[in-house]
Amino acid sequence: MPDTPAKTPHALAARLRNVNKSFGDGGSRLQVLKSIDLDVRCGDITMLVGPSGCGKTTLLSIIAGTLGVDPGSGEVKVFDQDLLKMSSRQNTKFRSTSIGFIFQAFNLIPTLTCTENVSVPLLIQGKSTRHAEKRAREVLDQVGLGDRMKHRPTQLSGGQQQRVAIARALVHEPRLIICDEPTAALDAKNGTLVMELFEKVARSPDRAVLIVTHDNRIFSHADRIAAMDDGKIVEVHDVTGTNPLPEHLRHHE
Ligand SMILES: Nc1ncnc2c1ncn2[C@@H]1O[C@H](COP(=O)(O)OP(=O)(O)OP(=O)(O)O)[C@@H](O)[C@H]1O
Repeated sequence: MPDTPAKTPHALAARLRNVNKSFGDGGSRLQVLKSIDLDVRCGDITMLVGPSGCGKTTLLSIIAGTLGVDPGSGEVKVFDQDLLKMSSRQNTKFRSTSIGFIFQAFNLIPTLTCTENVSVPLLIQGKSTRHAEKRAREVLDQVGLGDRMKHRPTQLSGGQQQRVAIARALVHEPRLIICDEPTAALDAKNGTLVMELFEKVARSPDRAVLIVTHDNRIFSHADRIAAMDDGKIVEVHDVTGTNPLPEHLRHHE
């Protein structure tokens, strides 16, 4: 009898082991992450849920390489690169090519137009303004802002600003998209549009999307849901046709 072929394991976009993070010193020291182990698989949309203040944004920032960890933590690997062993210069370069980060505060540059804001990651990579702005216009079109290219952030609604931030995170086709509440300011139609764009990204075997969300309208787009509480990962649920999302995970609003 031939052996059953082993199922190909997913490549990992991120692998965290024994990650601890505290803020403050002495009596005011607060341990926010407590021995976190987490695998973020390529090809998946992974959602991170949990009550306010449980450490979700802190964890995203560590994976994005914008926040360090406590000494003695295990590892933070993104596409097999150990962020804890990189110099700050290597870290900045790695982030600018491999990671697209959508913050809760959109961090758009108020003096630049939408097209210019979205071009920034490509300009940082040394692409010409002409190339960068052409690509920026394509992505703005995909997020439904084809008629707002020359507007500045202050001339846009919160939901439109959020979509500009999403376009900026997608424009350089990073392999890992990390988003903090990407659909919070979006109506159902634009929320679906954005999730469909994320699905296109995540359906590639070497790319992944990691989302913190309270928005249970988008849970149906998840392949995997990791639930956090009080600085720990308390449950990881793989969503499949035969293993749908359990009721208790649907209520993270
Ligand atoms: N720079 C900081 N200095 C001190 N404490 C911080 C800092 N950043 C976060 N914290 C604390 O860490 C804890 C976790 O914050 P975090 O933003 O990661 O939570 P969260 O799960 O993302 O919350 P929410 O869902 O409300 O956005 C909170 O108690 C917060 O006050």
